[in-house]
Amino acid sequence: MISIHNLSVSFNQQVVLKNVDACFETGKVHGIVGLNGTGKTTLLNTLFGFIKPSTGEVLYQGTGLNKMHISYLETDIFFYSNITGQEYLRLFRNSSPHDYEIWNSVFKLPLGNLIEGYSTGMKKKLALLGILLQDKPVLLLDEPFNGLDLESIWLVKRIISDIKLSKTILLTSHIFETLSSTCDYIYRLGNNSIAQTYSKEEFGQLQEHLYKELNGKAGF
Ligand SMILES: Nc1ncnc2c1ncn2[C@@H]1O[C@H](COP(=O)(O)OP(=O)(O)OP(=O)(O)O)[C@@H](O)[C@H]1O
Repeated sequence: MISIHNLSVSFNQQVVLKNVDACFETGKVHGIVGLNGTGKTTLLNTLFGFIKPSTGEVLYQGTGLNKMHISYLETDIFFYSNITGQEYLRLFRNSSPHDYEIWNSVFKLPLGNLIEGYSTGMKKKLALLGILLQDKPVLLLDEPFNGLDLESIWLVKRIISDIKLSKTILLTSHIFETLSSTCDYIYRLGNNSIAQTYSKEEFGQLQEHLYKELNGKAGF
C-alpha cells in the first residue's frame, strides 16, 4: 500500500497540491482524473521523486517510497538515440520473469528497427513493454492509453488486469471509458487536492460530475 500524508507541492508561488492525504491499496488499480492543470502529473512526479514536496511524506508498505519500487511511464518518454527497440528492452531483460515476445505478438513492434523510426503509439508500446519487464511493485502510468490503437488498448487493459494483484497501480487518463473499465477506484483532483474518491459502483456519479464540471466551465 502507498500512503500519502499531508502532501503539498508548489511551483514558485503557485500551489498545485495542498495537504493531500490518500491510501492506494496493493492489488487495486487507482485512476487519477481531473481537468487540465489540476496536478495529475505533478502527483505522479512527486511520488516518483522528480519533485520534492514542500510538506508531507509518501510511504510504501510503511517505509519511504523510492525509485527502486517504481516503474514510471511518463507522458513524454525518453529514449536514447540510435538504438533499436530490442536494444532498449535488453536494458531491462535481466529482471524479467515475463516474455515480452508474447506481448509483442499483439503490439507487433519492429523491434530490430531504430526507435527514431517508430510512431508515437509505437514508442508508447515499447515503453510499456520496458515497464512490464522491470516488474516493479509500483506502476505509475501517465496516460498509458494515449496514442494506442483499439487492439493495443485492449491488450494494455488485459495486462493491467492480469498483473494487478501483486502491484499497486496508479494511472491517469482523460478517456473516461479507459478509466472506468480498468480502475477499482478513481480519485478526482480539484481545488489542489483529491476532491472525491469513487469506487466502481460510483463511477456513474463521477461521470455525471465531470460532465457538470465541463458544462459549467463552458458556460452551458
Ligand atoms: N516543473 C514545473 N514548473 C512550474 N510549474 C509547473 C511544473 N510542473 C507543473 N506545473 C504547473 O502545475 C500545474 C499542474 O500541472 P500538471 O502537469 O500536474 O497538471 P495535469 O493535471 O497533469 O494536466 P494535464 O491534464 O494537462 O496533463 C499546472 O498549472 C502547471 O503549469
